[in-house]
Amino acid sequence: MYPLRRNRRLRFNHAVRSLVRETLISPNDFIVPLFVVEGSGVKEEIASMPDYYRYSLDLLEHEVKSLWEMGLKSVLLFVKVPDNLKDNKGTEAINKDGLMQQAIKTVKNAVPDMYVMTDVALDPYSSYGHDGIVKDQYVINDETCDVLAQMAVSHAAAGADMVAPSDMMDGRILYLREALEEEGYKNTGIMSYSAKYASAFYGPFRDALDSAPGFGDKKTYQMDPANRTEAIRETLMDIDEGADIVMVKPGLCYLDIVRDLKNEIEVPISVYQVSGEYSMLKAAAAQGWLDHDAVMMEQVTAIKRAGADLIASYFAKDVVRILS
Ligand SMILES: NCC(=O)CCC(=O)O
Ligand SMILES: [Mg+2]
Repeated sequence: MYPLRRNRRLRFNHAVRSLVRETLISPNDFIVPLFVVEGSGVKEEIASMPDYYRYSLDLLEHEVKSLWEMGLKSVLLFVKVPDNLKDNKGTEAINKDGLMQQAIKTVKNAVPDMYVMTDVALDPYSSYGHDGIVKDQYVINDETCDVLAQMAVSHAAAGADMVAPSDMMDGRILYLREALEEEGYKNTGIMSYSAKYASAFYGPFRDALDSAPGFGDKKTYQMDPANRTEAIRETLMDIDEGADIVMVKPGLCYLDIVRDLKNEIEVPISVYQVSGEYSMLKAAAAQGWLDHDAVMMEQVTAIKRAGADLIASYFAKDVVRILS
């Protein structure tokens, strides 16, 4: 008796495998995170993120032009704020001439069609390194939401297409949506970090922005990695409040959550493949322990297969190089 189904027939060669491939990766899948610093002529490598850089505004301009030429159409901006501009109120976060606001204008001037997303959270601006206003060692929710809403409006005023609140305060999507509508930014979108876990994979990112918490951790606002149904609850609430895109973060360890959401909701889902995921592979590849490109493609394919519509990834340029 021969096997009733020879599934290997559809794996026989490259051509047939590509005919039946279910998950395709393209430059359209990616959002490129970019780190911006003060100064000029600065392109500095982040120590714990090999081959990833912080750019001053002049070099940011070159970088976004080159991203656009590669077919990458969306960036997510983060700024590294000098210590002397940090406080417990987010003053610099809402400065209309602040580094973020300038970075938005720089990108839009360089490549007007680039879709510009911006990080909305107080940690880079906070003297405590927390995502909101701190009182008695606790991040206070509603007062933080007020500042986040002003921050979102100031990003929209500078030209941002979409704001991306990453703070995990309760109710902040509604605060942002109302503020944007009231100020006339009806077409400014919101990508909510709706299921953001209190993860140890963010370490290198905090080096990149010098934004590590000065006391404690972020477990009173980011989600417990042990929780699954809570991610659905969080995400459904953010959709009700007006999120256009929702997010699961980090990526690889949380693909069960991505699939749960995909089965449950109809708005686009983004996944943030975070700094620790990037650095782990860079480090292993540098040792010769893993094949960088093969593992990277396998990872982004797995993220998309799980149900991601978009991937924010430090690998975006590397992936596009492989694709072309
Ligand atoms: N709010 C953005 C992040 O926290 C990024 C984390 C990472 O890349 O590790
Ligand atoms: Mg929430």
